[in-house]
Amino acid sequence: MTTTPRHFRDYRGLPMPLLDVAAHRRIEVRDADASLMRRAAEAAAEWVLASLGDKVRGGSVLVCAGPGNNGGDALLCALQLHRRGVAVRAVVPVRPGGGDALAAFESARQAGVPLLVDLPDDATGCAVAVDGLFGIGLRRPLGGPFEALAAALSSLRSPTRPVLALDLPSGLDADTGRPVGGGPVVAASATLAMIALKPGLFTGLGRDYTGRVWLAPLGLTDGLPHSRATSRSNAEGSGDADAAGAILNAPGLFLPSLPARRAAAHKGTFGTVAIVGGDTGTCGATLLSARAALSAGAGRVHAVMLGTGAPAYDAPHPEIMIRAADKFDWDSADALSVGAGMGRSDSARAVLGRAIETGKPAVLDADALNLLADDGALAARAAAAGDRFVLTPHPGEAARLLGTDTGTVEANRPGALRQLQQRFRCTVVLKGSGTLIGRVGAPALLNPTGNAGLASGGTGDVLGGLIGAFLAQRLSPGDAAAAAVYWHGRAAETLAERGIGPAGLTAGELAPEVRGLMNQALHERDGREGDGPLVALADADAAGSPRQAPLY
Ligand SMILES: NC(=O)C1=CN([C@@H]2O[C@H](COP(=O)(O)OP(=O)(O)OC[C@H]3O[C@@H](n4cnc5c(N)ncnc54)[C@H](O)[C@@H]3O)[C@@H](O)[C@H]2O)[C@@H](O)CC1
Ligand SMILES: [K+]
Repeated sequence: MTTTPRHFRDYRGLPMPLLDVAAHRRIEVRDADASLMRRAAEAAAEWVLASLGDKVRGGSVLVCAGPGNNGGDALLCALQLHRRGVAVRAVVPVRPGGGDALAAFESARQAGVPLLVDLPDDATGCAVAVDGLFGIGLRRPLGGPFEALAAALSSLRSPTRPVLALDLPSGLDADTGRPVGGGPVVAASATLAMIALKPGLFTGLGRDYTGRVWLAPLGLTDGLPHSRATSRSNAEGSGDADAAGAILNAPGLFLPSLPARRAAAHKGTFGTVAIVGGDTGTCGATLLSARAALSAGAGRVHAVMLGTGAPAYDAPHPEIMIRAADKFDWDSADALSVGAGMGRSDSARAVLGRAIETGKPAVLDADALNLLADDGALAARAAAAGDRFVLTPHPGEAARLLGTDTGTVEANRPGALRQLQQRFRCTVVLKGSGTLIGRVGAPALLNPTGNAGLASGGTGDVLGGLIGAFLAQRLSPGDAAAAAVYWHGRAAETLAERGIGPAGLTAGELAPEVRGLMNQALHERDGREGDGPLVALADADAAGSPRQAPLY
């Protein structure tokens, strides 16, 4: 289904608030009444009807309902479909214990919706399946009949038979994107989030289970896209904005800070970035990063090499100025990106110390992070240097920085991000599926762009170069990280749409794609060069209309 049904909001590209379970519970306590479940069911039924399309009369729908309110949503959805003449059956292995869910069960039963205890033998004959087993109330791994139903729902998913998860795929932790208790999770083709989006739909393993995510605000949350103003402070704003533990990263948050490309600009206008790394044998990473910085619009790019064996110049990009670290004039740079291919030698440690001392905004990536993990004194100096750094650990680097293991970081990515920020007091980008960006004095961002094409060598070096280029263009560390992460992921998506990935996407292909996306966004913001004023000439054409011509 590609069109947006009536009750849904198409939030893509908007900075939507992401509400954790506690925030959802607060909204429920404040606003819940029986009509809420009916509205959730209406939205779900609308989705199912839209995806049935012209199969409304012929196709059957299989709904799986759990014992709580998620099951209640599913049962009222079944009831609404039944009333509209759709052949629908509901599998209810455990009768709801009470409240709205029990009332929904009774309504469905009395209306004659076929209610089954087990999955029917002909389940594969359905046109659409609905996962209403559990939502945000799941406390322990799916077991018994629910485990079997989750497996059955996952196996029903196919390109021609959608499985719709209500609120979230059953078994997924709404806050962390991990399977609850390490148990099974329904693999859905689409997820209809009720009231608000949840962080777990976009981070951790979430994206592997949700399929496309839709939002039905149910008239409760304004579903508010986060404004740039409210995103600046946790304390300001109102309603959903206050409740947001994180915000979905979107161009509206960072685009206003990008410098305009005015006619009178010169190369100094867009800053100088130094990409620092290049140990003997690993200069490629540094060049990859430097090329990305060029594509992201930095005015000048230095590649600063610690080791030997660097080429005199980068043949495809002779614009990059290659420098030896011991001769580099640190004052010539406005921003630094430190770590790509840098190694962990004593001279690398000394160069990192020097970079920290410069007082310049800097990305600390790759080996710079490993050096910080190894050297507590250096880490303390970085932490004391204020909020001008952007740390970009992948989960393994984050684990080393926190003295833990990768599994622990992945089990609670938002928690790991908070710990890193408490320790280093600066912007932190925790990479992975659903990259998290912890900003100073503003809610964290969760990035919705990207795909498996980014899971290859060098993509992190490209990201470091992009962030460095945006810092050189005087974006704040938070905005620089948000812009780079968003377009880096979006580039992987647009390349994949043209068949350049996800398989075989090379890191170097990302940078020109980011350039295209960025220029498109700047054109939309500022108008296109050549969109100059029109002037009406005094004479008229043969038909008597005044002729118009560009001013120049
Ligand atoms: N409360 C409300 O006002 C609304 C709730 N909504 C729906 O209700 C959901 C939340 O409802 P609930 O809080 O009832 O939670 P769930 O429906 O997610 O399930 C909780 C129920 O399952 C039981 N349970 C938990 N883990 C279990 C396990 N592993 N095996 C067996 N039983 C288990 C709990 O004891 C509880 O009875 C949301 O995700 C959403 O789908 C929406 O309809 C919007 C309105
Ligand atoms: K569900």
